[in-house]
Amino acid sequence: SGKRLRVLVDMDGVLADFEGGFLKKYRARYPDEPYITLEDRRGFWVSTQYGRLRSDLCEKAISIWESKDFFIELQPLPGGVEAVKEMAKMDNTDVFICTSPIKHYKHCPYEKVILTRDKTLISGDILIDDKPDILGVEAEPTWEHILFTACHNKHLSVSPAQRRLLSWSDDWRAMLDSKRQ
Ligand SMILES: Cc1cn([C@H]2C=C[C@@H](COP(=O)(O)O)O2)c(=O)[nH]c1=O
Repeated sequence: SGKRLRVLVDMDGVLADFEGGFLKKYRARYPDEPYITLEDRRGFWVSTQYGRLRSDLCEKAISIWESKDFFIELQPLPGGVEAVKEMAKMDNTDVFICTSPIKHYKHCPYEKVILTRDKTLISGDILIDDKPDILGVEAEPTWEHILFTACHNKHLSVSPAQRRLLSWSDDWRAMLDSKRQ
């Protein structure tokens, strides 16, 4: 009766291509404004980097993902939905999509979506998330945060203890198995 493994998977930047979708819609809406290429993205907060480029671009950036249908129209990142479906079928494994309060997939194929502003409150064994710092009221969350590599964090030097999942082509099954009892 081995303990069931609980996997929490972030949505934006892990299953949905937030960065690509943002840049496409930003350039379409503001064709004459300066923009930041995906290669030049640094830091999780798109709004912050655009604000540094020019102060008014911060709110212009925010207006993109606050616009109707932004999230629903995001493209999936390669292999993400397939990986989550496979996890859901694994013995002794529960998987939940864990995302911050935003409009999420209208056609979300899973009823198991946890919406929270504070992921430290959610208990689990693994959290796969592209945000480098997952902070909240709980100083010692139950999960191990596996950093999902994204354009904005690929150049970030993280502590050796912090494991990275380079993409869904990386060996996520071995990551899960390393947490099983
Ligand atoms: C990049 C970025 C994202 N967001 C919002 C929009 C979607 C959510 C994603 O939060 P997550 O669940 O990935 O931690 O944060 C922002 O509010 N500002 C930003 O600069």
